[in-house]
Amino acid sequence: MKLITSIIKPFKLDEVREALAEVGVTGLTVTEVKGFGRQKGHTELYRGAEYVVDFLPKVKVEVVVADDRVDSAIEAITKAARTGKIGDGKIFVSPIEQAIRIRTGETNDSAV
Ligand SMILES: Nc1ncnc2c1ncn2[C@@H]1O[C@H](COP(=O)(O)OP(=O)(O)OP(=O)(O)O)[C@@H](O)[C@H]1O
Repeated sequence: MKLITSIIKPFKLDEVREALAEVGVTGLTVTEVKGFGRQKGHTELYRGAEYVVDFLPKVKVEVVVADDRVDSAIEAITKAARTGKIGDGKIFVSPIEQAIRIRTGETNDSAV
């Protein structure tokens, strides 16, 4: 299993959620975060307003998937989140050692 952590533009959240659902993802966690990338010191459009970049509002999407779903999930996120403009975000992939569904006790691939 892998944890796919995506930092995306907030207005892309619905599209990313739908794209992930289409490739079989049944659960994810979303957090409102702030951050900056290489565009620091430049400006970025956010909801029609131009910001001098300090920390910009972003959304962090965390999804744990079985290894054989990693590529399709990354492709879905990339396609849905891309605008082609600066600040589209990043995807980080890291290993997950165990997953447990609390209600049933199912583990690992069966639990995600
Ligand atoms: N190295 C990093 N570590 C942790 N978070 C990061 C890192 N780089 C970017 N982020 C997070 O991702 C968000 C979006 O990054 P962003 O798309 O601006 O990166 P970038 O490398 O400048 O790409 P671009 O050239 O497309 O703007 C940032 O606001 C920050 O929250």
